[in-house]
Amino acid sequence: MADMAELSHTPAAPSASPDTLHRRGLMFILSSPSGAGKTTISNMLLAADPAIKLSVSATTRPMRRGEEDGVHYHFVDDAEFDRLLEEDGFYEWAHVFGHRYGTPKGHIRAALKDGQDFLFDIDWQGTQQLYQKDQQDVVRVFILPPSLGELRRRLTGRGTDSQEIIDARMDRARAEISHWDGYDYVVVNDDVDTCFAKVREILNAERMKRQRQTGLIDFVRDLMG
Ligand SMILES: Nc1ncnc2c1ncn2[C@@H]1O[C@H](COP(=O)(O)OP(=O)(O)OP(=O)(O)O)[C@@H](O)[C@H]1O
Ligand SMILES: Nc1nc2c(ncn2[C@@H]2O[C@H](COP(=O)(O)O)[C@@H](O)[C@H]2O)c(=O)[nH]1
Repeated sequence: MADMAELSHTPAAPSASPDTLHRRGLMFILSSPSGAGKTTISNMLLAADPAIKLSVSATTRPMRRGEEDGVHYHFVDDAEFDRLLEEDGFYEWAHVFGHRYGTPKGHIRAALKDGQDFLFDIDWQGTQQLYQKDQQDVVRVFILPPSLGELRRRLTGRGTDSQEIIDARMDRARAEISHWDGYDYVVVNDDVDTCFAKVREILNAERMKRQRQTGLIDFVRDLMG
């Protein structure tokens, strides 16, 4: 049993407790040359981790087989994209492979404050725009293919694009890879499970970063007495 001398030194109950610790959500960006596997890794992440939500982009490109409007993209025509642009409805947008793609503003900012994490499957132009707007919340991950030969095999094997489109995407691959150093992390997608495990580790480590923890200063102050 503790004696009276010990009890008299027991610190007052802290007003900040582990329950008062919250964190801001983060904007987790996956980019890669087309076909390197970011959609595959994104889908694995979304299936494994219900705490992260996909930011569904708007695009003027035609829907592919297996895609669903509102799930994979908001498929819009040029007039609708123009309308969204006019009303300042995008966080970022870019021309990619002859079509326009953009991240709708929606409720992202308010949800980040409430701790919601978002996953972005966007290109390097969009990544730069998001980073310029919101450095503290953005985590940038670039996925590389193991080789350009394997990249072509994946684009062909996917079976969603014509030879002409595959050639255009291969032509762009080098230019896209040249932006690798604008990212916080670079992961090679050779074996898909290994790549996914690495991406998941990055996400989990980033969630624990000190600067994302609101209430931490008060908690530490109370802890120290
Ligand atoms: N590690 C891997 N090994 C073999 N095949 C893979 C691997 N990762 C992905 N793939 C396959 O490669 C193809 C392209 O992958 P995915 O569609 O995910 O690429 P992407 O980077 O999202 O392309 P895009 O930018 O055009 O949407 C798919 O058929 C996918 O199943
Ligand atoms: N800057 C943005 N890029 C985007 C967005 N949504 C998707 N993308 C990128 O476009 C290419 C092609 O995608 P695909 O689905 O047609 O193969 C790919 O690099 C995507 O990451 C966006 O909202 N903004």
